[in-house]
Amino acid sequence: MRILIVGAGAVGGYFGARLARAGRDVTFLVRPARAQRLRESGLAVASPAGNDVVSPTVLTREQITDSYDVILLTVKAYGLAAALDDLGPAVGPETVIIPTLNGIAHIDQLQRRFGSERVFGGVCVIAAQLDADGTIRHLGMDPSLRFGELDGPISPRAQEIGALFTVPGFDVTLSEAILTDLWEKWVFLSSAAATTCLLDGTIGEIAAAGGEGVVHAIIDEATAVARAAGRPPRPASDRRTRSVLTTAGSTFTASMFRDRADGLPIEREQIIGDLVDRGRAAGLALPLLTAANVTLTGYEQRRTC
Ligand SMILES: NC(=O)C1=CN([C@@H]2O[C@H](COP(=O)(O)OP(=O)(O)OC[C@H]3O[C@@H](n4cnc5c(N)ncnc54)[C@H](OP(=O)(O)O)[C@@H]3O)[C@@H](O)[C@H]2O)C=CC1
Ligand SMILES: CC(C)(CO)C(=O)C(=O)O
Repeated sequence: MRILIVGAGAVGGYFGARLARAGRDVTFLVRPARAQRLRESGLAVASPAGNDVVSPTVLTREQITDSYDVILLTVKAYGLAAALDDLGPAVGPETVIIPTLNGIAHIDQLQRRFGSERVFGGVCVIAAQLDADGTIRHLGMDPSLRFGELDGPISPRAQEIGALFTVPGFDVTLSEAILTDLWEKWVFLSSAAATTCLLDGTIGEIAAAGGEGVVHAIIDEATAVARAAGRPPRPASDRRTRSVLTTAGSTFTASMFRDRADGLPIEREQIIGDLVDRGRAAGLALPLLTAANVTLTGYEQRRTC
């Protein structure tokens, strides 16, 4: 089966390099500057799970000549619209698209564009970044991919893709409840981003400053939106979110906190803004998430003026 990885940044680079190393038929769809670097220097991964450099097949959008069996879509949310235009020629009747984006809005966009039957839900766990020299740096967390059909049972094609993606360097799980999984991750990530950006520190710093009550209140707001959408986090997920975001001494920050500190674009709209919009539409008052959204919108406005 032929795999197209769209984007060779932190997520696409890590998972794509592991698939390529295992001998899978992997092609990267990238933009011209990244293509040039990958062709010159290869794709380097620096990871506690093993450093590697692979030399994958690399295409830019005008070089797509055929469709692929599986497309792993790993662009940031603010690059999604352009990426959907670019990858269109790679989508055939049997193609399955697995997105790794956070939030939920991209699922509707993909379904509208390519048809529901071609879209899986996907949840990716890793803490990774793309360094200035083009290296994929795996910072922490055991890398994993979880995916499945949007409407439930594990299908034969999901099993086939699960086997294809079973390679050293990350875990793969097939899910019968990927929309619930996506909402659980969204509740966790939006709470993490709102907490660290609004209270402006690491989880350990916030705990030491007496912030635990505020953290729980932020999680309560995100959870209320998920409940209103019919996707409340299951108890194990709720316990994990509250534990990770209130652990004394933790150096954890959301990637949005780090991106803001580095002056980079952030996925505010998809991670916080969309949650606030859905909560308001359901009649919920969300003072803390709204405050985080306002603060981060201010950052975006300053960044672009
Ligand atoms: N980093 C992490 O630890 C995690 C991230 N995620 C999620 O995964 C997604 C990807 O994140 P991440 O890998 O960190 O992001 P990065 O910014 O590191 O990588 C995204 C890559 O997509 C490329 N890209 C953008 N548009 C296109 C396009 N039209 N065609 C081809 N390539 C394109 C960019 O390339 P270019 O160099 O040309 O700009 C960039 O290298 C996000 O939604 C994020 O929320 C999920 C879990 C963990
Ligand atoms: C929480 C984490 C690291 C999980 O993969 C993530 O997705 C992010 O911070 O963007």
